[in-house]
Amino acid sequence: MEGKNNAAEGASGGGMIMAWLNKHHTIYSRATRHPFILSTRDGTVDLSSFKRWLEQDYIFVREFVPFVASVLLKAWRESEDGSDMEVILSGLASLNDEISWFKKEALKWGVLLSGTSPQKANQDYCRFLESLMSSEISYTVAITAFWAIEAVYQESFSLCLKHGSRTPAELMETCQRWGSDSFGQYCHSLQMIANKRLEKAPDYILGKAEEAFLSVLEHEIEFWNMSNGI
Ligand SMILES: Cc1ncc(CO)c(N)n1
Repeated sequence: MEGKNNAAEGASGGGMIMAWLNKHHTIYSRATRHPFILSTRDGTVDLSSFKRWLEQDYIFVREFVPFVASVLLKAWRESEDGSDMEVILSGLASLNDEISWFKKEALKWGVLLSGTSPQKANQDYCRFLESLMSSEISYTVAITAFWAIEAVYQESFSLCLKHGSRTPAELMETCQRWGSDSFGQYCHSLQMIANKRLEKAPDYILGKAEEAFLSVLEHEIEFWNMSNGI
């Protein structure tokens, strides 16, 4: 049970997620400091890349809605802590406003959202989301993936808001949407819920949750690559 003890020891200093962020810092950095984000921060991002990201992320967010609803359902079924549901419900509710924001932003850039189709990295990511919606997937695994998906965007776009960044003014609203402190608070709430579940999880669930965390990071990297036309 050496592995369990090590993981448990890692968990004591800030939760299992902190231990995984340390253990997987390289891939986490590739997901949260991608060239697409660094070029946005440096003001050198190619606007055609940004427009491709906008169009594809709109498709992703529409697929994200039923995924978040499935996490809410799992929370209702498996969590005795009613406050979990309220945090997840607030996340679900914000997606309503998010979809309206995408439509407005697309108009601003002359991006036609209707009639666009998901590129391969997006299709793969949405298929992964659908796999997590299965009733076979535990609430603990689903909430860990949900936290990871939101946290990658929060870390990424907050880079573009830091002092000294040269983010173009016309991209600031996008960066504030996910990079803001309030979105950061929301991500922290999700992280607390996930840690609470992981502390009590048996080894096989811990393994599946860690795999889901790593899959999210891989899909996020491919999504940024797709946005950059790679
Ligand atoms: C691809 C992707 N990952 C995460 C988020 C955050 O919700 C998003 N909008 N799109």
